[in-house]
Parts: sequence; C-alpha cells; structure tokens
Amino acid sequence: MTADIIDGKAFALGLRERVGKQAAAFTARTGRQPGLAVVLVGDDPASSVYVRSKGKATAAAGMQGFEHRLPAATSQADLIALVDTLNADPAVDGILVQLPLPGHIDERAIITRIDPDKDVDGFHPVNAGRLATGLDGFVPCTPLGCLMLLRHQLGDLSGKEAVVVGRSNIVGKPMAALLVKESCTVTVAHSRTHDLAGVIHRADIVVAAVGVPRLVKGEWIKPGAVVIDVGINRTEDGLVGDVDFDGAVSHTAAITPVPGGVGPMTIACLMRNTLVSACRREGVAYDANALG
Ligand SMILES: Nc1nc(=O)c2c([nH]1)NC[C@@H]1CN(c3ccc(C(=O)N[C@@H](CCC(=O)O)C(=O)O)cc3)C=[N+]21
Repeated sequence: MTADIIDGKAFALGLRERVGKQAAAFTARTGRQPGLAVVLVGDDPASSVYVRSKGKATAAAGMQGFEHRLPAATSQADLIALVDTLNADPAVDGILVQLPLPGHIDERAIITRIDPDKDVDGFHPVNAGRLATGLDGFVPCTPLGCLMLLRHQLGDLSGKEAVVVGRSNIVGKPMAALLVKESCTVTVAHSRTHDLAGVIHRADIVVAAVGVPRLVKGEWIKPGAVVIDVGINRTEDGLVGDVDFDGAVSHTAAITPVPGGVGPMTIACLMRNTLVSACRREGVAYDANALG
C-alpha cells in the first residue's frame, strides 16, 4: 500500500490565502483590519518561535497583530489586568495567551478571564460547552485543523470508527467532540487504556495527541486507516510525532508528517478564528464554506 502523505503545510497555506481574501473584504467594509493580540509571558524559546510565526501569519493575512511580551516574573494580577484591557479594546477581535504559563500563574484563572467571544483559541469553558452542545463558538485550532484534513482526505466521516489518543482539554477532548458531531463512533484512549494496540486496531481514523514520541506503532494500525499525528516531540533525532511514522506509513491510506502536518494547520485555523471573530463582532457576513 502506498500511503498519501497529507501535506498540512500546503493545505494551511491555501486556507490562509482564503482567510486573507475575506480579511481584505472585512477591512474594506469596516475600515479596520481584524486584530489578534498574542500574549507571551517569559522567554521559553519554543514558545517564542510559535509567537513569531503567528505574528508573521497575521500580517500576511492582512490582519493587525498586537504582541505583548511580558517578563517571566509578571504577577497573575498584572496578567489579568492586561487581559481585561484587551477584552475592552474594540480593535482586538482575538486574544491568545500562549501556554504554558510560568508556574506561579493559575492558567485557569487567565483562560476564564478572556472574553469567550474573543477566545480564538477556544480554550474558555464557555466555548468548550458550546462545542459540546452544538452552539456557535470557537473550536480549538489544533483539533479544527485535524478535522479539516480528515474531511479533505475522506469526505463524509459519518459512521467511521475514530480513536483519539489523548484526553487533553486543548486537543483530545475537543477532537472527540468534533468527531461525535461528524457522526463517527468515537473512542478516547489515554495513558491508562489497557489494550491500546487493540483499541487502535479498530480505527478507521486515528488521531494521536499524547505527547509520547513514536508511541503508536505501525502494526497497531488497521490497514487503510487515516492517521493524524498531533505530536510535536523534540528528541535526539529531531522533531518526531506520537506515531512511528516509518513503521506506520505502509499500513495507512494517508498519514500526516511531523513537521509539515498538523502544526501549520493550527496557525491557519487561528487566522480563521480571528477573521470569524471580527466578522461576528461587527455583524459582517463571511463565507464559512471557504474557511473549512
Ligand atoms: N494559547 C496557546 N495556543 C496555541 O495554539 C499554542 C500554545 N498556546 N502554546 C504552544 C502550542 C504549540 N503550537 C504550535 C503551533 C504551530 C506549530 C507549527 O507550525 N509547527 C510546524 C513547525 C514545527 C517546528 O519546526 O518547530 C510543523 O509542525 O510543521 C507547532 C505548534 C501552538 N500552541
């Protein structure tokens, strides 16, 4: 079997282009660009890289970026005060506070402080609840990007067996909710799952998001399954996913590489959510079909 290597980078570029077209229309209509505020506390080098690529994508899409870099010792009260300022700023349509935050700051206190209607990360419990109950809100960027790649690869997902490995609030849980919405039969596996190989072997769709390098082995995968690898693990042999790519590739119909798979989709979906937020806040119509 020759697997399709899913080109997330190319798909993401296409999405960013379509977002850019609608951002230009928004700007022509309202006289201002969609605005995204990104807050980075401390100077973790990996986080710095992501913040920089978000900044570049924002400008390239014709949106306004507001970057706030705060020292690692910033107090929780000061960070909350900044979030309050961004919530109240009409030029800011989306707010992203880069995670993880330094240990002395309670992440939940910050995430719940963000106006849910500016929460383009989709991390606020109000948006998790909206997703779980079928209301319009913001869907976290990584699982949204994974869903777009799956739909592109498979079309209708209805009735398919999907296994999500990982149960985080930012990937596993929203991914499972999205797949349920698509009428998949969804299993959420995690570190306590007894027979991970057996559970994965049932799946037509595998989404791996556990953060364990090369955990998912090729022999575990049902021949012809589609595999989405969310893992970005820095190891001695470079960046690797949660799936043993070399072992898995011959078992799959299609698989995402790391890098060049899900990662670029996360940023493209952040641009998408920011545009949608701007349109909703200004009552401007947008073409949802072009944003999927
Ligand atoms: N509030 C918040 N929202 C986030 O969305 C968020 C966050 N905090 N904290 C950090 C993680 C990580 N993240 C990535 C985004 C893009 C790539 C990406 O584009 N990766 C490329 C290159 C990877 C590389 O070379 O480092 C790829 O996979 O091809 C990766 C990781 C967003 N995150």
